[in-house]
Amino acid sequence: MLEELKEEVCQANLDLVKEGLVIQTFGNVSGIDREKGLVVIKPSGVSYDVMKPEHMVVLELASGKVVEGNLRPSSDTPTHLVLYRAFANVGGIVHTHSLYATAWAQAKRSIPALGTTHADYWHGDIPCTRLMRPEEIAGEYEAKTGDVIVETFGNTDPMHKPSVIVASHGPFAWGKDAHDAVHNAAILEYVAKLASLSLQIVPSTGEMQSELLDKHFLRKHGPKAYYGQK
Ligand SMILES: O=C(CO)[C@@H](O)[C@H](O)COP(=O)(O)O
Repeated sequence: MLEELKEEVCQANLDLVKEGLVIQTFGNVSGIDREKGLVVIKPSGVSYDVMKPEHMVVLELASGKVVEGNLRPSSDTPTHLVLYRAFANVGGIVHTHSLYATAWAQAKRSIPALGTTHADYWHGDIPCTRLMRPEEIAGEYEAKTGDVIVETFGNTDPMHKPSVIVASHGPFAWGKDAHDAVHNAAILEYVAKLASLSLQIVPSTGEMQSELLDKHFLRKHGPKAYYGQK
């Protein structure tokens, strides 16, 4: 079942190592077949050295029930499911503990838009969630993590800001498919590092001009008509 998606999701997980976004068994990538209503995700705790497409776990989006795979799905699966249910255009999701993005998570700060590298991907800051309440942590923690991310986005189009910083935890990123989500997770790490360095050089560095932010984001992601405008 879903052999092509399993290969794609497995490769995307292996790409996390290649991109230097994970160590040990940290992190996870999933992909979705919207027509079939099925999600493919990496198994929990399996070393990337031995990970193969046949190890991927297939679940129903609606119920979260495992429909194929002998291994336990990633511990962050309920977070991925909540995001797929809320963000209809998302086709792939990544969670990492990449160094700089996780440092921003531990600092509990959104990453401000400081330059065009950032603006080519995010239309504004990369938001940090609120802290989770004790009862959310004690209850269905992973699903509640998804709820807090959805709450943070409100009416913001998740494709205009393809990642989030979960306070005291780490980043989640997404894209049109699993490969695109890993790409966005890698750019997020680069942008998180750039912001850290800029603020180290000048701690009072302010956000970039809104005109420059719009120009860089919209020329790549805006309506085609934008290209004709002055
Ligand atoms: O968020 C975390 C740890 O805080 C995860 O990234 C795990 O480290 C990966 O768990 P599995 O996907 O292997 O269950």
